[in-house]
Amino acid sequence: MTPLLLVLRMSKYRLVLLRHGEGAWNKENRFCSWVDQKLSEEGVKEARDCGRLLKEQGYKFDLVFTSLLSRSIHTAWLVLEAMGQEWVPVVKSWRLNERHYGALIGLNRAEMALQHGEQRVKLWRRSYDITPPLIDESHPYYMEIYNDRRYATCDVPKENLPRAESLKEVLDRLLPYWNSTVVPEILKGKTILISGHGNSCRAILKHVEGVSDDDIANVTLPTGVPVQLELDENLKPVKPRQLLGDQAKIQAAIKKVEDQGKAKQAT
Ligand SMILES: O=C(OP(=O)(O)O)[C@H](O)COP(=O)(O)O
Repeated sequence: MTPLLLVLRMSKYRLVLLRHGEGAWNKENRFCSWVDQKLSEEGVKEARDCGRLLKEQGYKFDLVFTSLLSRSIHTAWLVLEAMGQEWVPVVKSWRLNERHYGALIGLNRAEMALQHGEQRVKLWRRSYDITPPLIDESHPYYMEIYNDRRYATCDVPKENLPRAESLKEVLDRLLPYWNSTVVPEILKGKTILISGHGNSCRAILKHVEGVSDDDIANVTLPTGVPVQLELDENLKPVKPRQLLGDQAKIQAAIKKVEDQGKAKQAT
């Protein structure tokens, strides 16, 4: 068998995961999570650039999945527009929402690091099974989140929606959707874009790549950078994930996200 045929046989499906473009609270270094902040100007640009890059790479999407949060939906729209593929169906689910950061929602990461220490903030942000403190009715964003009409459309009653999640708990709520809805479409041979969030995409990576509980702490995704996965017929990766784009810029963007947890007085 020629090497080319070998590659063709092994890499059967391509899937793109994308953390949405920069949102207003990414810029302000606040835990955003289930608060429906919009894309910043920079985030709009990142999403358009991402669409142009995917077009250059020859991508033709058949289906796009998003969360119920505007920043993931707008990113999908902007990507498809930049590719001239606006007609492609977009399917939305709360199960692709960002991780629920509980009582940390709205707080500034650098200030939290000053108060609680950088190590504690790193554990809250990147550990696999530590759940942040739960949100309750006294939280300034509680009503805004749970009174939102979109959460009356979910496949679980509103009372059963999360009040805070570890990455493990994100995977627990995401996996049934992945298996019942996303996987069958991949297996039909559809080229799929998942326009999600930092931690919903990390949960998918953990599952698909079999990343260990410890190693997932070292996976950080920058905004607006497509992650290309090439999978075999059993949906196992045939090569390491590829973050598409200028590699020096991507490394700098990853460092910037990691540094958001360094102790600093908010300005
Ligand atoms: O809303 C968030 O992620 P998102 O910008 O991917 O939607 C989280 O606040 C990300 O925070 P983290 O990078 O500290 O996990």
